[in-house]
Amino acid sequence: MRSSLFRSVKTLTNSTSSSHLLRRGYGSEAVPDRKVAVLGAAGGIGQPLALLMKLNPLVSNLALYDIANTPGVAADVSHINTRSEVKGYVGEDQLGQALEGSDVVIIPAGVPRKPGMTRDDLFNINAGIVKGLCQAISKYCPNALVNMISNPVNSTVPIAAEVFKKAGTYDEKRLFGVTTLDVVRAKTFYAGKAKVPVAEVNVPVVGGHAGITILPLFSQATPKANLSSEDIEALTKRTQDGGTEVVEAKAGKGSATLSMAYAGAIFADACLKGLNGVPDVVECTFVQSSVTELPFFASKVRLGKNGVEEVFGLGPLSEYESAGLEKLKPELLASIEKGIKFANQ
Ligand SMILES: NC(=O)C1=CN([C@@H]2O[C@H](COP(=O)(O)OP(=O)(O)OC[C@H]3O[C@@H](n4cnc5c(N)ncnc54)[C@H](O)[C@@H]3O)[C@@H](O)[C@H]2O)C=CC1
Ligand SMILES: O=C([O-])CC(=O)C(=O)O
Repeated sequence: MRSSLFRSVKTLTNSTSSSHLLRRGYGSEAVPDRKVAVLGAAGGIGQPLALLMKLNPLVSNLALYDIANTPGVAADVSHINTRSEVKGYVGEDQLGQALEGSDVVIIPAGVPRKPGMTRDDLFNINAGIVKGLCQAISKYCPNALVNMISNPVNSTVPIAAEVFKKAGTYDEKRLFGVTTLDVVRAKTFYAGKAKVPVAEVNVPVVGGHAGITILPLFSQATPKANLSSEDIEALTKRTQDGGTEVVEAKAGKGSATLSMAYAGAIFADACLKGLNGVPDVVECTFVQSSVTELPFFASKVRLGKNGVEEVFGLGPLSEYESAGLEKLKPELLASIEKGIKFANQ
């Protein structure tokens, strides 16, 4: 996606008759209108994500919702001369309008970590925020693809599923925990260590999105490199602790926002491409799954016109990865069950 995003941005900036080109999007075919809503759009992730979605020619309408400050963000982003029409919505009274007609809803609403906290420490605040937003989604845009960024993803996705089940709108093909940042990090760290061009790197990352539940499969990384087991362990640990690395560097001023916005934009773009019928769109994401005995699990997923088209298995694992997989299961299951229990209280 990275190359196509920048190809399209280049197309936009080089174009003099931009409206015609913009409607044509990535290829030579006209692209359908697509509405994307960002909930939490005035936040650290929300603002750069709003910018990146404004640059995406697959988007025709961009709804920016938050409990505060969205009028300014929307006014700012709306001046960018790209295809989409931008509207800001502020406060719960305007949530329905923000959501109505959305094809993709991206949720980076909620509090971020401070040093010393785990993602699970965010549960008490973010679980309620996500629950409320998902209730509104089931009412105003039950068919949208939901991209859950709010942490702890291992619990917020099961919360969303339960809310949708209660409302009778649950479709497991349309709910995604965004784990793309783990893949982005794994690719960057692997490229650095293996001394291969980062743009060519692919690394699946499976499991969940917290600590040891993040399991990068470096044995499947391409281009192949002859890394020692110490190198693989160090890369694995760095990928698992990538979020904490940023939290500590920001020293109380939040967690990853810019790299997350980039990752969120990649994943939303993949969802839009899938909806538009682009073939072979594959991303790692945390979805309802039968790949393991856990009800939700991140693995490679093919995206299509209805959301999830196919959930891929894990492929061959190294001994180190197999051990990591067994180790992560109890923690991931506990986080999933915590979410389910909360939603049904
Ligand atoms: N999935 C992932 O890989 C990642 C997830 N995150 C998570 O994303 C979330 C957001 O992080 P930041 O943007 O840095 O936080 P932030 O505090 O900068 O922004 C959050 C925004 O959510 C808004 N908000 C709060 N309650 C809301 C509600 N009921 N409806 C709509 N908006 C609401 C706030 O007003 C604020 O603008 C955190 O939970 C963080 O842990 C962060 C990085 C990576
Ligand atoms: O670490 C955090 O709290 C934010 C996050 O999920 C990440 O950066 O991967």
